[in-house]
Parts: sequence; structure tokens; C-alpha cells
Amino acid sequence: MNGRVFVIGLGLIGGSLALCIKKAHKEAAIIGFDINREQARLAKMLGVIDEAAENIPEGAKDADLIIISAPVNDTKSIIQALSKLTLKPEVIVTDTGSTKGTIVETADSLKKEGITFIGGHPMAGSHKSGVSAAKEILFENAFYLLTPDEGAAPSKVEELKGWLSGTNAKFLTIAPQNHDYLTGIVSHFPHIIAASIVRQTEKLSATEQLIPRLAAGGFRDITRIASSSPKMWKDILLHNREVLIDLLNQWQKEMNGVKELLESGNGEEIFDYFSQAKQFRDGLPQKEKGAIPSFYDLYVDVPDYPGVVSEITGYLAQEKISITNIRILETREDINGVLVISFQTEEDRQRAEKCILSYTSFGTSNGS
Ligand SMILES: NC(=O)c1ccc[n+]([C@@H]2O[C@H](COP(=O)([O-])OP(=O)(O)OC[C@H]3O[C@@H](n4cnc5c(N)ncnc54)[C@H](O)[C@@H]3O)[C@@H](O)[C@H]2O)c1
Ligand SMILES: O=C(O)C(=O)C[C@]1(C(=O)O)C=C[C@@H](O)C=C1
Repeated sequence: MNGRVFVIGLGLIGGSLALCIKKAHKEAAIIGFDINREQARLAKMLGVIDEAAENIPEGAKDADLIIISAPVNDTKSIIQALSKLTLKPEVIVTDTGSTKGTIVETADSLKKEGITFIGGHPMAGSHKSGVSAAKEILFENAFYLLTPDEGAAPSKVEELKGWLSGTNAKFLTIAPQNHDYLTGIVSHFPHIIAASIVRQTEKLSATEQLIPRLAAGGFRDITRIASSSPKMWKDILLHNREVLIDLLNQWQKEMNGVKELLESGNGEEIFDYFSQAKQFRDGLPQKEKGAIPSFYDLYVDVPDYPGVVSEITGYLAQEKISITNIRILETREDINGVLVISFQTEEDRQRAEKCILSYTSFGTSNGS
């Protein structure tokens, strides 16, 4: 497709969508705007956008597609600002916000001006923010939820899917209220729980300094998402308050049930509790990237000598294998170091494992 795409909010999601659109529609011009000028500068420097607009009116006036990818409360104000501008009559405005009820309601102001708004939400992401974390493969196989209102022309929905075809996501149309209920359960609520576990641990660490050092794989797995953007999550919680209050009430009952299991000391019931959870969790479609965000991590047990990290990255560089992240787990520092190296794809992870095993005698695993 050819035309001008204007991305407002050049962070993880806006940046990733811009990359997907450029990949699928080479002729299209991608214009970007971010309230944080540094993000816009970085987006241009990284080739995520073709041009940076000075402000929203400048980028919006000739756009054929406008994607708003800012935190959900900012999305609301951006929609209100857009509805006061003269836009191309055939433009499609969409967003990527994690909530839909309030946003779709706000977009009535665009509808009144005859402008098509189709709410959107790619169900894949990361705890990382900003354009430097953007990647073209982020949405592959993930669900991409769309919330067109009943009056939206089906041809416009198809046109939007065409623009977004480079995401390789699976589009699913859903009503805004249903969207907020479902994502409240599988996304918003788990973020509250992750943050609460971290906060409880932080409090307990005040009197037991070993706690942070002992927090190993299990703690890290269940709390990864607590490292997400506080601003983004503040907005999401405020937009989905009712659903989340209801889920918290249910959770309190659930936790009281667990407490009773412990008080009664009934091993069989405790076993059943974990067994049922395992069955449901194991049945989730894990292999589909996006259904559960995939991080292609390779764990390497390394002896503790200076230069070991550069030695390993040197071998990977020789084989032209790109890494996206590298960190040392401190938990086992007294024995061996554990180096966690992240890759863009499973194929890269496997190539890296083969490479390290061929050059060294270090142990490797996928961390599970
Ligand atoms: N992070 C995820 O996992 C994820 C996944 C799917 C959808 N979402 C949703 O997508 C949206 C973007 O999330 P993200 O992860 O890319 O966040 P991000 O923090 O990486 O990027 C958001 C960007 O929006 C910019 N911004 C804020 N207000 C703005 C304004 N008024 N005008 C222009 N730019 C503005 C910020 O400066 C920032 O660069 C959010 O609504 C979020 O709920 C996030
Ligand atoms: O992988 C993560 O870090 C995410 O939290 C991604 C996640 C999610 O909850 O699954 C977060 C918010 C979005 O609206 C969609 C996806």
C-alpha cells in the first residue's frame, strides 16, 4: 500500500508497528511524532520513521493512516485534539491502547466529524519501553484485537488490516467492553499481582538482606512484568477500574481458599490445587509467539574469570549471531556465573547454543 502513515507515540509499540508497516509497504512514508523529542530523534536515527513531525497537526494533515501509540490516557487527549483538526476525509485513525472502553467512547468526537476510528490492541509486548526496544517481529502470531463500532465500513477495517499485514498477527474483532473484561483477566490483573509480590518482597527485604540475592528463576519469572512502565500501567488501571476491582475481590476469595488449605494441612487438596493449575497452564498455546511473550534466552554457565563475557560475545560475533540483551545472574555468583543472552528468534538462540558448545566446554540451557 502507498500513502502517509503518521505514528503518534514512538515507543515500543509505535516503533514496532512502524517497522512492520515499512517492511510490508516499502512505498509508504512513515511520519512520527513523540512528545519526548529524544524518542523522535532516536526513531529517525534508527530508521524506524522516515520523518519526524514537529507537532500533531503537521503530521496528521496529509495522513492516510494515523496510529496513536501513547499511554491510554494520553491517547484520549490525542483523539480529542485530532477531532479538532481538518484531516483527510478518508483517513483511518487507530490506536494500540491496552484498554478500549473509554478510548472508543472518546473517539465518538472523531466519528461526529465523519472520521473513521477503529480501536486496536496488539496483544504482545514487553516490560521494556521506548523505541530502542522496538522490533519488527514483536507481533508475529499474536492476537491483534480490533474494536470497530457497528457503523464502521467493513472496507475500512480491511484497509486497516492491510496496513498492518506486516505484523503477521491474527486479527480478532471484539466489542470494547468485552475487550476490557478479557484483557483485565489475562493481562491487567497479572500486572497488579506481579507488582504486589515485588512490593511485599521489598518490604520483607528491609529486615532480611539476603532476600534480593536469593530471588532466583521462579521469582524472576513471575515478576518480570513488574518492570513495565509505571505510567502505562497507572493509565491502564484507571481505565479498567471496575473490572479490576471485581477481579481483586475474586482473588481475595481465592487466597482465603489457599489459606484454608494450609490451615487444614490437607496434602491431597494442596496437591490438587497445584495439579489443576499445572494442567491449565500446560494447556496454554505456548508455542505461538505472542500468546505468551517469547524471550529467546540462552543460559550459559560460565567460570568466574576476567574477560569471559567478551570471549563469548566474540564467538557469537564470529558466527554473525546478533544478541538483543546480555546479563549476568548474580544468584549463583559464588559457584559459577550464569550469563543470560537474549536473541531475536529461536533460530538465533539455537545457533548461539551450538556456537558456544563448539568453542567452549561451558554448560548451556534454556533456563527452564
Ligand atoms: N508495552 C506493551 O507490552 C504494550 C502492548 C500492547 C499495547 N500497549 C499499549 O500501547 C501503548 C504504547 O505503549 P508502549 O509500550 O509503546 O509505551 P512506551 O512508553 O514505550 O511509548 C509510549 C510513547 O508515547 C509517548 N507519548 C506520551 N504522550 C504522548 C503524547 N501526548 N503525544 C505524543 N507522544 C506521547 C511517550 O513519550 C513514549 O515515547 C499504550 O497505550 C499501551 O497500553 C503496550
Ligand atoms: O510481555 C509483557 O511484558 C506484557 O506485559 C505484554 C502485555 C501482556 O500483558 O501480555 C502487556 C500489555 C499489553 O496491552 C499487551 C501485552
